[in-house]
Amino acid sequence: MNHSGGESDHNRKLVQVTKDKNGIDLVVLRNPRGASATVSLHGGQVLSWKTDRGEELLFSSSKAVFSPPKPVRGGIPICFPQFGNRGTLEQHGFARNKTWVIDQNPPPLSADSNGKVCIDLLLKPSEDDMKIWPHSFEFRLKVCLTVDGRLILISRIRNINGKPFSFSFAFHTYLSISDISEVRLEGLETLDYLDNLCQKERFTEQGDSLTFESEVDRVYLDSCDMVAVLDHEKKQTFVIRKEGLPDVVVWNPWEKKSKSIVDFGDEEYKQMLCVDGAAVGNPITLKPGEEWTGRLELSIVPST
Ligand SMILES: O=P(O)(O)OC[C@H]1O[C@H](O)[C@H](O)[C@@H](O)[C@@H]1O
Repeated sequence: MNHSGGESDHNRKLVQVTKDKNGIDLVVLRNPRGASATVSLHGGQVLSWKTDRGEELLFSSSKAVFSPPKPVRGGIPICFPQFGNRGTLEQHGFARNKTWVIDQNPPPLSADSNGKVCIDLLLKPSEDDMKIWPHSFEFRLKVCLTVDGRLILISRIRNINGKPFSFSFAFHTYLSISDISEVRLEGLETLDYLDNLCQKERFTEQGDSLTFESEVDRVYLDSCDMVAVLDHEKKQTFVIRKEGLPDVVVWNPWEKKSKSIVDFGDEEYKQMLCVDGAAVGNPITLKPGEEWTGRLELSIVPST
């Protein structure tokens, strides 16, 4: 296995493959200070990201189901090749419901492995996938934990088809927060967004920063490459950096909608906010042989 953090025994201990209670492979990354990240091969989905004090930073529903054919409610589901219902495929595309494999020999990525503990996963379309989305691709996902506890996800999608294809994409990131009334989202001021609650109509953000008092389901277009989620109660800020991902999806189902989602626990909507690095309003088109890279980096910093 290529651990990308070096081949020493020390680094091997930092990447462990175990099985969950359904027999699905889980990859646990640990940094030398004790922070960790867990990635399931079901969906290639990051399920957990913890600080060196063991504090969980990603939300997972108490009612989450961790086995196919359902995607897991929480962590960082991968929406590909379709986001939401914007196309003919199942909601959010098929990638989050597929079994990924560990990529033993990934093509190198420039300057992205030093000092990190990483795992490389691979998804290729099955014959059934090709029937509903007839485009051959290789999807490589690299998940890394840095020495200072940052979580980095890098998606590389290559067109190995004879013809161009287009797709939309999101790292559907469920952040764990103290309470939705305590958070503020900065970095989306003055941007245009598509509002899923108004038939995807386009509006312009007017506020200085976003606070939340009701359901929100928006795609902010062409955002800058950094947004921040300030959690006043935890006195902690999530910093979200992205590259190759033009849009930001913001979602919280609020009370009424969350009650109709079977794998959402009571009142749990208060403890989560999805803030995704995405290419949704700006889908990606790849010509034969071309590759697209999307990078998401999550970190936390103390705040007042
Ligand atoms: O329930 P899921 O299929 O996981 O989707 C959860 C949510 O994902 C995105 O945020 C969409 O914009 C929402 O409309 C959707 O409700």
